[in-house]
Amino acid sequence: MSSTYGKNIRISIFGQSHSEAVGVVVDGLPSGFRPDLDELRRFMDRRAPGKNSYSTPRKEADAPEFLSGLNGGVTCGAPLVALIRSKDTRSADYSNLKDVPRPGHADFTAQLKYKGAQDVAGGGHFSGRLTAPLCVAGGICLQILKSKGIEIGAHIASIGNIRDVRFDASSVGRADFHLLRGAAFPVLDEARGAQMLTAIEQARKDGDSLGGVIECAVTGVPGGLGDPMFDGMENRIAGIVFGIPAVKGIEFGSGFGGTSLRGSDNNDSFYMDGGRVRTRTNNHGGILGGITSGMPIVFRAAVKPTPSIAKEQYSVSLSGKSNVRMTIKGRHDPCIVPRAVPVVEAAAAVAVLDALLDGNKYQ
Ligand SMILES: Cc1cc2nc3c(=O)[nH]c(=O)nc-3n(C[C@H](O)[C@H](O)[C@H](O)COP(=O)(O)O)c2cc1C
Ligand SMILES: C=C(O[C@@H]1CC(C(=O)O)=C[C@@H](OP(=O)(O)O)[C@H]1O)C(=O)O
Repeated sequence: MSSTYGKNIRISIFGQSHSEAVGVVVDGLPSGFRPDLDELRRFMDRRAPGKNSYSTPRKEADAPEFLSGLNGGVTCGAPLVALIRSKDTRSADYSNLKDVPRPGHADFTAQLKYKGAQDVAGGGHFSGRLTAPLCVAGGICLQILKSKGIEIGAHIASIGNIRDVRFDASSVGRADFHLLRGAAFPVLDEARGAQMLTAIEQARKDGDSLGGVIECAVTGVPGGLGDPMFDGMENRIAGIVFGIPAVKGIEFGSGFGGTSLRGSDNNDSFYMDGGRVRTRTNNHGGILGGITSGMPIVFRAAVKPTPSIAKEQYSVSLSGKSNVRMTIKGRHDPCIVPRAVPVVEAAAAVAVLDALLDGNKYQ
């Protein structure tokens, strides 16, 4: 399984949803940095399961244990290893899923590839649980970036067909991020947020689920990061964001919407701001030719509706070679989006710090 990412910072994520622990090895972190472990816990809590009605009822503390990589609380150059133990597993809910795969989950494709050897319990290595260790790695990268004046924030841009207002891509910044980080349900327009919560609750009561979009911005990014063609900043961010289970699309700047504009509207005019070149609008989402322009990086990730729903569905029995009806047992998120917001921030942080460490751009 390819569960590693990065060139300069290499993260490797291990574990299955119901194994004793999940965790991450992070190699290449700059030495001499003291992560604020209380801040990291608050960050992890934004993702942790079991905290509210729009989350899976599975309760996990998501408390990372650091086995190595810190010396006196400071990154020491050795690979950082963090373990998150799992306690609240109920593997019996998954006993029949090797034979009758869930529509929309990875049970069927895992069977094709691993021929019965796969761990299906809790979604195994495909589970959203694996985003807990991603948040450990990304949470530390976020803190390192913040010390360099680079900040990252994300919000729920839509749930189903209810939309939040978008970031102002050219002026998004600290004030927006501060507001969102403190919010249990991170939206810019609270009235829209209330509608979204009602829609999630209705889907849950119907035994169904909802998807949505997460918008993320990175500010303070120096211009000149990234490369052309296959190693651009879009490629690098997309590579890690697609590692988040249930993410099915990503767009940068004006994205798909830009296709209905004329060039004269989609182009961002340059202007001098003091001694600095800026753009008046930010349809390019901070990236041109794979290389950062110095404007905020803005992207949106599409998250599909949770595949495991309580409603009866159609599947097949692989052993019986027959069509069957199935009802999924277990505890599932009626909507993945709210818990995935910090995960998208974490993924962006790893990608940006990794790019910052190219050449000698990190000082
Ligand atoms: C934070 C998070 C929580 C998730 N919770 C669930 C869940 O409760 N039930 C479920 O079926 N899928 C859940 N997923 C999504 C599945 O893991 C994912 O759809 C599955 O592995 C198949 O991968 P794919 O959708 O990327 O193709 C979650 C994903 C994330 C990121
Ligand atoms: C445990 C987490 O989310 C899990 C992600 C998940 C899936 O299929 O992705 C399925 C559920 O697993 P279980 O059936 O064991 O409760 C979620 O609870 C987590 O995010 O920490």
